Amino acid sequence: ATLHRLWPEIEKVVKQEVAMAKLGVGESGTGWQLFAEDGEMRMYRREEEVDGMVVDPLKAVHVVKGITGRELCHYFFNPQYRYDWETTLEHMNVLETISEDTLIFHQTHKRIWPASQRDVVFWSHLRRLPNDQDRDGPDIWTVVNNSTEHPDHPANAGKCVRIFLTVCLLCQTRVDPPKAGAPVSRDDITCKITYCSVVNPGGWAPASVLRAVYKREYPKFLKRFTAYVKNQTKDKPIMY
Ligand SMILES: CCCCCc1ccc(-c2ccc(S(=O)(=O)CCO)cc2)cc1CCc1ccccn1
Repeated sequence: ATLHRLWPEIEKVVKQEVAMAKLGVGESGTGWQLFAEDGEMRMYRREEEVDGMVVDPLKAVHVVKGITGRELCHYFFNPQYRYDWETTLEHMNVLETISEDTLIFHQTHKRIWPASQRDVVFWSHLRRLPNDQDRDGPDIWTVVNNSTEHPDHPANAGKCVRIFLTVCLLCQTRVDPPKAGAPVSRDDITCKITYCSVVNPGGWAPASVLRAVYKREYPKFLKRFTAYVKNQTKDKPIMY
């Protein structure tokens, strides 16, 4: 995939997004506003507008037991599972398989009244990263999704308003050593998840509608997705 036209952009965006995801939400002064909490899940946003449109950056942090970062990224990246966990998805299509870890998607999302229906074209890249905190710990895994153009789906050519997004799912796994001699079980595994997204809704949509949609949909998405991966992996060997 290093020879593909998108490779330089993918390298640049993945490095930027991973660096951003690793930054904590810091003290409350850094502009991140906690807007949803559920158990270990904390969702933050910054209120930002571009040309009068809400483009609030979102950062969610979550800690889940019993699954690894590789397993989370596997179920997030692979198209065959997406309809199982992405509730707002109406249609998904893989436009191009650049390599086994890089795909280009077209997706239409269900219309959310009163806004018009949205679609998105993005490249999606799955990447394993060395664990810079704990050298002999499991690797860090990430999936970065970033809007791109594709000749088969020009923006705003059909009924949907094209949205533009950058998304990063970053997963750091920790294994707490079991009693001497005992094999590692899923009870010994914890995964720290950081999910960052910036979505430009494309055409105009009322700020109140957009903020209500995100407040409702993002917590639902992260809870549903992590529960889905726990259920899919509970009786399978651990994938690190
Ligand atoms: C008037 C509504 C306009 C925006 C609607 C919108 C925008 C973006 C997206 C979305 C969000 C996450 C991704 S992803 O992380 O890449 C995973 C692959 O699907 C891709 C698309 C979706 C939706 C529809 C509503 C909505 C908002 C959040 C979360 C879920 N659904």
